[in-house]
Amino acid sequence: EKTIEPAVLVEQPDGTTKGWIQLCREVNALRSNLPSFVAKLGDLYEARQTISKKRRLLQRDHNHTSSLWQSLACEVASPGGPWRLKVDLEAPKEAPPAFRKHHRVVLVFPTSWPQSLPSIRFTGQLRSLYVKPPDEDKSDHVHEASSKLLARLQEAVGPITCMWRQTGGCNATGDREPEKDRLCGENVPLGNSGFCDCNGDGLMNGAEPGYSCESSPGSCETRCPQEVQKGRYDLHGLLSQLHRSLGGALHPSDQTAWQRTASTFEEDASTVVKYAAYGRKHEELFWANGLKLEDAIDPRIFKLIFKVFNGTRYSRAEAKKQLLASGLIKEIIPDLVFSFPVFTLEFCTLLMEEIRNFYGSKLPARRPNSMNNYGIILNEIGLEPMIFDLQDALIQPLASVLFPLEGSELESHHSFTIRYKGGEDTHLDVHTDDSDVTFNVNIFGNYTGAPLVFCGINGEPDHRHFRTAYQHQLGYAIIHKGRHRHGAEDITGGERMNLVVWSYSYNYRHSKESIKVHQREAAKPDERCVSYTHDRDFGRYKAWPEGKKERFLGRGWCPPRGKEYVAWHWRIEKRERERASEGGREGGSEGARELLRDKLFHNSLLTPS
Ligand SMILES: O=C(O)CCC(=O)C(=O)O
Ligand SMILES: [Fe+2]
Repeated sequence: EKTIEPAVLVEQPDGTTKGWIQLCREVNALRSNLPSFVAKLGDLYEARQTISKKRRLLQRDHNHTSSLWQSLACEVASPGGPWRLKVDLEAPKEAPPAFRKHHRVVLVFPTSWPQSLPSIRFTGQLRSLYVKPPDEDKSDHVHEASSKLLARLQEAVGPITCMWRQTGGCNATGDREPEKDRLCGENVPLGNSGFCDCNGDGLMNGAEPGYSCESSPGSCETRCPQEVQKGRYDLHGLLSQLHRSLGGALHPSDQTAWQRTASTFEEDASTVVKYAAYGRKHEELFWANGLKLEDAIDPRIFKLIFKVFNGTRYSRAEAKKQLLASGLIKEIIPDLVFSFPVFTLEFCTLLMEEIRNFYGSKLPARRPNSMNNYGIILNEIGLEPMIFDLQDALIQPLASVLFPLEGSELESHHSFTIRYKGGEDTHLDVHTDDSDVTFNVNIFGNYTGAPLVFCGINGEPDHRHFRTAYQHQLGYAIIHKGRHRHGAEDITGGERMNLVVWSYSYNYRHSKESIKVHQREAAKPDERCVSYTHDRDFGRYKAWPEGKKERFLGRGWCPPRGKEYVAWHWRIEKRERERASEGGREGGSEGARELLRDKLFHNSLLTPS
């Protein structure tokens, strides 16, 4: 097979096709004989979304349901690039303890593959000489390949120099005379027969030109397309190197620096290592492919996803229609919040056993977000692979159809449990998530109260307007955009535990579409939608809960200055009430009233209430 490919490469003028065929065959070859360093090999697929030079997101809506589960026949289809592949790599046996886990890597291949490297992003917890620290601004938990890694990968491939291959008998296809081969740039005098071996594989194939004694190429360099003279990557080799990079230095001169970053990672991941030593309850959850989908996922939703995403190519709109028509996925707020059964009761129990086992270890766990003190960050106890399994099987397909902008290409996640209980945290103040798509499932419930309130989308004129209150159900999930304002109200009895997965899209976070533009609030905010943690004007609308004023007054940021609701002020409200009771007397023009309101509003801003 190896000898066929160069022919295809040289013959096909269209770079997209040749790159695709090459890559697709490589993925199939890998799948049919999975190397020991690959723990989980995702599907190769055409990007559902790309990002333009001007950082705009471009959607491709024809391919949202194709090849999420299946691989395409390489020669039948020639999908447009870039192509995407997710792989979980093992770490080498000799790797330091913190590295001994499955490492998710996202590869995005350009159409110039195999001449160019794909983008390489490690999306699990990792710190190493070979990855950049996550971008603070983006906070997407993504570790891009460092320039050191790229340099090492390039070195390893090296340039293939094309060659003049000499043949006998003044015949280009005559017997080979290897001792008379010449370098690519060398001049070939008349009187020699042979061919320009552009791809360096020793064979005359594809469009490689042959010469009898009466003609000469000059030098082969002038006869071979530039791109085939350069080095070519191969997927197996690339993954094997990435695997090695997870256990130590790729080059002796990187040794010291590698050790230094590795010891920092050992500190970051110390809870994972300690918890493994203490004893995990359900070991399989800590490894890729460990989540037994048939047992863990509600069979009805499992079947539905299989039906919609594994077979017919539906448009995105059609896929969404089918999901909703099933009656299993309910639209809690049209286009914005969806709910569906997800975990079996057995799996909820199993998960709770693991969480309680961790509590039992008394190991320190960081708080999941700035507002809850009793949850656990799951990635920091080692459950990252379980969440990737869940993201692959469920969150990604659903999000790509329900939230195409934010959810077409999810790569990383921040996942945690959150607990409400009398005497501990009893609620979660209204907020937006630092996620692109949030998946939230109730895994333990023996409680009353604690509804999840939804308001509007952050930055929109109605972002502090009450939309609905959702009551969780054991094993059921809701999925919504991170930008959707929400909060959990007081629990009135018992205990509630939820698993929350914040998924991130690298594309979205790097696009203009993710830039928040606040519009002016259109109406007076609802009491249930103001936040003592985030809102500057909280006290204007709601009495401060006990102890919160001292802590949060003056610290809010939302809405940004000048974007608050302008048409409300207590003096105006009082006057309007009076006017209403006077009975229908007209009070000046709408414009004049608006002016007065603005003035009053800006005065009131100077002294936060
Ligand atoms: O308790 C809930 O259902 C909401 C949790 C939540 O919004 C969060 O953790 O970000
Ligand atoms: Fe939230």
